Amino acid sequence: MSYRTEPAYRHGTPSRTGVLLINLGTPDAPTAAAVKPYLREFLGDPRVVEIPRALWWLILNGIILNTRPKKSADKYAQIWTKEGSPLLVHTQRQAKLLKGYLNETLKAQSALPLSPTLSHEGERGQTTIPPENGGTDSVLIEFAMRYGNPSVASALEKLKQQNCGRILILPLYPQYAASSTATALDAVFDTLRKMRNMPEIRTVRSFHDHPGYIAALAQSVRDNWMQNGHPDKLVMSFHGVPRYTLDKGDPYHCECHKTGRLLAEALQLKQDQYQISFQSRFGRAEWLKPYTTATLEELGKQGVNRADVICPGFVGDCLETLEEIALEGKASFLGAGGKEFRYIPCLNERNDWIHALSDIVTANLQGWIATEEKEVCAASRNRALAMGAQD
Ligand SMILES: C=CC1=C(C)c2cc3[nH]c(cc4nc(cc5[nH]c(cc1n2)c(C)c5CCC(=O)O)C(CCC(=O)O)=C4C)c(C)c3C=C
Ligand SMILES: [Fe+2]
Ligand SMILES: [Fe+2]
Repeated sequence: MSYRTEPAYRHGTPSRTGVLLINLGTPDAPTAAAVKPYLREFLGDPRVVEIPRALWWLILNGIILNTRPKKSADKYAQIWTKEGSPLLVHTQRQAKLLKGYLNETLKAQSALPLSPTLSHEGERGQTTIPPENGGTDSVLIEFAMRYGNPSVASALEKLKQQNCGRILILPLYPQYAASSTATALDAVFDTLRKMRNMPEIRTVRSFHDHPGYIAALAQSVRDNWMQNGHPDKLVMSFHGVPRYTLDKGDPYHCECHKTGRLLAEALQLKQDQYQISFQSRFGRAEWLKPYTTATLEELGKQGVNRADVICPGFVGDCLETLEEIALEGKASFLGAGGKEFRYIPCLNERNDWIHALSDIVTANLQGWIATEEKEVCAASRNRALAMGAQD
């Protein structure tokens, strides 16, 4: 392997801190032609489908990629917006809102001088540091998609070009799973492997029990119930994974159950007022149970009049929530005899969620902002000396 040539190293340039949000990814358009390469990349990932490669290659290329793209594209077409795929649109907005809120918070805490031209009161008077050292924002935020665009490699490259020497990686999955979180981190490390001048890296593993995340979920449910009244049952539906991953030690199932329990506690729900289930089963193998579709059908048959469904494992609405739950799930429940079905939207751009996200980031940046401050001050002093000031 040959390692990339890096931009020339300049002594004394303070490096910056960046945050990279990573979500799953989505096709570029709601068409079979755009869905096919996305599914090829996604389902070709050995973290996602763990069966022997040669056998899987035959099934994927011989059957799945010839049938699924068209069916998936038809589903995407039902939820696509003028701005694009909901998953991309929400992730983009979350990154933008986080950037604004986080930097305002840091500015208020005066962790760093954040004006466009950073000033430093040196021993011999005021010295001005050009914007290249900080600009208006102290912490840079980028987002990437594990599959499709913008790629993890391109987002890391963007951060490096802005001189980020410290990067916090935050996969946007509250619950850890090898098929979501670990593969997002694999993509980061695969990119770093090719770098000559690697940034310092920190990773967030999961935030399934973060108080701010749980409080935002609970408030989103309360807001909904204030407007629409209470259901007979709250179904908390999480994305499924194959059952064997639980048997092999993946903590995903436990983290989903903990999120569910904490959310129920925050809402003061009794055991019979809520139900945890798993959706999006793929293929014939057993996945985590109970399945969401079967649960909704069962509730309808049992004479439950109204079911509300929330999907706490997704922080932004996407195909899995808007099509599979809000449309298909509703049809399953009403078809089985249920009378009223309400889908409670994901956290998306809620203020309380953006604040929680900012708290998660701030907690994981501990020490880095202070490092940045020291480097900025040292650079300022060096520049002052170079301009003729005496030490
Ligand atoms: C073997 C298959 C799959 C595993 C394992 C899996 C895990 C997993 N996925 C998410 C989050 C999302 N998945 C989404 C779509 C989606 N998921 C699978 C299959 C597996 N996911 C497929 C084939 C698809 C594509 C759509 C389809 O053809 O049905 C999405 C939505 C993407 C979008 O564009 O809106 C998300 C988000 C998690 C968190 C996870 C493990 C916990
Ligand atoms: Fe999935
Ligand atoms: Fe468990």
